[in-house]
Amino acid sequence: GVKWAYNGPDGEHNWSSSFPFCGGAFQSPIDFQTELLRYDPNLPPIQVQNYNLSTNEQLTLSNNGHSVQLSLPSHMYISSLPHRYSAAQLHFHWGSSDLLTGSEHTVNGKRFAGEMHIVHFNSEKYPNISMAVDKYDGLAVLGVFIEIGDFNPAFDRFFKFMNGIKYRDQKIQVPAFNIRTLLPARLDEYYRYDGSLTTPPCYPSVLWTVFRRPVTISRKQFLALATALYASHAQETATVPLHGNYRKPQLADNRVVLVSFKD
Ligand SMILES: NS(=O)(=O)c1c(F)c(F)c(S(=O)(=O)CCO)c(N[C@H]2CCc3ccccc32)c1F
Ligand SMILES: [Zn+2]
Repeated sequence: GVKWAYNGPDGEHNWSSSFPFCGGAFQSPIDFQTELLRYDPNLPPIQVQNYNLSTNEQLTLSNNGHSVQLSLPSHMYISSLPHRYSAAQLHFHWGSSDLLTGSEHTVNGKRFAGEMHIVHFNSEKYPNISMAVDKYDGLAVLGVFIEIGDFNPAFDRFFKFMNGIKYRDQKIQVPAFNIRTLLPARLDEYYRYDGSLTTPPCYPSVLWTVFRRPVTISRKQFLALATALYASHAQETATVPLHGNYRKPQLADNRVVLVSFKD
């Protein structure tokens, strides 16, 4: 497809010339400003099913040039939304080795070290994610803020393999594990709003759920993520480091962000 980047001439300010939705409404990410938030007592805790994958399953870990992504089987799903949303993949956004702030969503302007997204598609209405990706009720993404702190053994279940996918379009098989261990303990406190893919083609097709509580990974783990990967192919002489892969906050316009927590 048409190439795009996070910096330079193909950077986010020019995405809309090749991808018109990127200049449209309902764009993500946004800044969760206190005055935009509205408490909704009817927002139920997020419930996920079949996240505890067996270790004799294998997942594809790949570098797609924009992020590191882990493929997920569609028998994993979210059961607490209006439709069943089956998992497709998870990926990350991060800063760089000297700029330890690379989350996409922000809270009153605070940017976290990174952000993980678990992308799901409405499997009640669409047969696969490619058919769902541009539909208004097509996708549901779970967002998890990442902070620097204690070492996180769950992330090491695949961080330790990243040297096998240093370059764009490289992929390897890794043993599956319990994906629930990547999520924060509390799935009852989250931000909820209607938004979009944060990368081209920026379709306004995402029901966003961003958990209030971050997870932590150690500085060493974060630096591994922020310095291990390249956006360029292995045979290219000019290497392009893969970092700072986060879109800046978009206009909320008159969107309300619902929150499942009171204070
Ligand atoms: N932040 S985000 O959650 O909006 C988001 C990404 F940030 C991102 F990088 C990707 S991607 O597939 O890794 C690369 C560009 O599509 C996707 N991938 C989605 C979008 C299109 C598509 C099609 C098939 C499988 C996954 C995806 C994504 F939904
Ligand atoms: Zn993402």
